[in-house]
Amino acid sequence: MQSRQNYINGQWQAALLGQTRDILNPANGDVIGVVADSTAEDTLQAIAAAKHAFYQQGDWRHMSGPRRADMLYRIADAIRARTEELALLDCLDNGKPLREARCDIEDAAACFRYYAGLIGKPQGGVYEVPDGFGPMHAYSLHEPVGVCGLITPWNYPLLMATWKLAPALAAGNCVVFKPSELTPLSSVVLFEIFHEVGLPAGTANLVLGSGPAAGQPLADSHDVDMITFTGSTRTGQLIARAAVGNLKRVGLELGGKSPNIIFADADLEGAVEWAMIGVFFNQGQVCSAGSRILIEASLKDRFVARLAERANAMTIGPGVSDPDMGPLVSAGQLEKVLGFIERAKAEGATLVCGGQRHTDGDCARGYFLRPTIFDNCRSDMEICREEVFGPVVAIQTFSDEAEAIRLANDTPYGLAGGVFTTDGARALRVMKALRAGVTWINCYNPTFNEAPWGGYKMSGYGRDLGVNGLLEYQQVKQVNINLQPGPVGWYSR
Ligand SMILES: NC(=O)c1ccc[n+]([C@@H]2O[C@H](COP(=O)([O-])OP(=O)(O)OC[C@H]3O[C@@H](n4cnc5c(N)ncnc54)[C@H](O)[C@@H]3O)[C@@H](O)[C@H]2O)c1
Ligand SMILES: N=C(N)NCCCC=O
Ligand code: NA
Repeated sequence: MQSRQNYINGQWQAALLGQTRDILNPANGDVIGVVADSTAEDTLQAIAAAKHAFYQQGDWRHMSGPRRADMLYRIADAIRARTEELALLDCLDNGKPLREARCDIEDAAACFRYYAGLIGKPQGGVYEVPDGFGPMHAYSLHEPVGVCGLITPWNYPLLMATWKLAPALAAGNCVVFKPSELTPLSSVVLFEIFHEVGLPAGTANLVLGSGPAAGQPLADSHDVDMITFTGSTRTGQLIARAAVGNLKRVGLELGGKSPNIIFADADLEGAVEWAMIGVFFNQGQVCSAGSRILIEASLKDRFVARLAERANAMTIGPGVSDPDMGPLVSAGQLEKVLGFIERAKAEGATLVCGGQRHTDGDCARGYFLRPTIFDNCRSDMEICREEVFGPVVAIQTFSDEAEAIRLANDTPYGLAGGVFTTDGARALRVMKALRAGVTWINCYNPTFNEAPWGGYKMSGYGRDLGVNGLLEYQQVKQVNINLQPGPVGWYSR
């Protein structure tokens, strides 16, 4: 099998120490690719290339916004033209159902289009200022931050890459990108596309490898002006600490333990289906997963019975067979999630359905887990506090709005949350009371390139997507202009 390589300074190259890593299909454990397994040497070379491209060459940075936009539109078109290939790669590499993978690729293409459009819109501002030293005028100018390190997780391989690459490139930065070592295959295709459309050498560099070996140097390096990371809270803390060395800008999109609040007046069938989309989509490996269902006590029995009935009816199989759920991403992730399940049982949560591997038919060798529901959970249980990142939901009840809000916010995380009710004013009150960055009313999990995405509290800081997502990758320069050049007489009293 030909090994996929790093892309540094416009060239494909093997890892400098020659190491490679097997990439596995989680549906059966088969090797589906071999990629470069980089070390700090590779990352440092990529940083040097990006630094040279940004500070010496400057052709991307100084290219006009509309010309950069042209390039991003061509990238979007190329992604769209290769949708089936990219969807299949993410499906095989991550395990997700094919129809979900196709949505990811369409979203990724749309994200490049969105930032191509945004970079041509008015930016900055013009300010009327008091005449301090005579008549003056001020404006602000948006400029790229410089060399950006981008690190992403495995749950949405191409989409998480795009959420960072599209705005970073639109803004005129030069980047070093390190995808998750578990799911790098679609990123390699994305960089083939970058090469084909003719991004200047060194503008976008790809380094494949593990977090500690290939990712950490991006956080440590004093030649990196910004690091942006999506992944676990623990790794985010390591990155924030390392970034202190040169006070590089940091963007962190981290984990969550998000509440999905359902009032008794909600449409039952709708709430059940959205709750499933909330916590079983992508096998529950979604940072915003509605993994704590808070339900009004009077609706609980009916809701849980219906949720379990529908969860038990979900089809499970390899992502390519387009089931309702595919396998978890890796043997390690399966083991981790099974550990949470065992400890939830030991702490006294009631297992309503699932809780075990699914090994029927062609699933015997894969990392499949049945959708799992725990009832009678308490806020002090691990299953209500820690992010599981699997198809596992914890159910708690509340008796009034105040208790629902208190339980919802009783978490160190603050990424997301949902509320289901037919009382419009209550929906808005509860949504406003949530200490979370992404919220849903009478739905759960859909998100759009146009709107900012990110967390409160230990779910991180900064925002991906929307206008905010572009600002992340820009410095703002204040420009003060003297409208009457010449001496002001300050020292000639
Ligand atoms: N908030 C969001 O937008 C969002 C989106 C997707 C996933 N997530 C979170 O991601 C986590 C799951 O992903 P994961 O298991 O890949 O997370 P992870 O933190 O283990 O890894 C994420 C990335 O960081 C790299 N990494 C690991 N250690 C590193 C280090 N010391 N220095 C630099 N890079 C390092 C990994 O190689 C990978 O590329 C979950 O906690 C989930 O909530 C958050
Ligand atoms: N609905 C979508 N695409 N969600 C992406 C969530 C990314 C975080 O895991
Ligand atoms: Na994989």
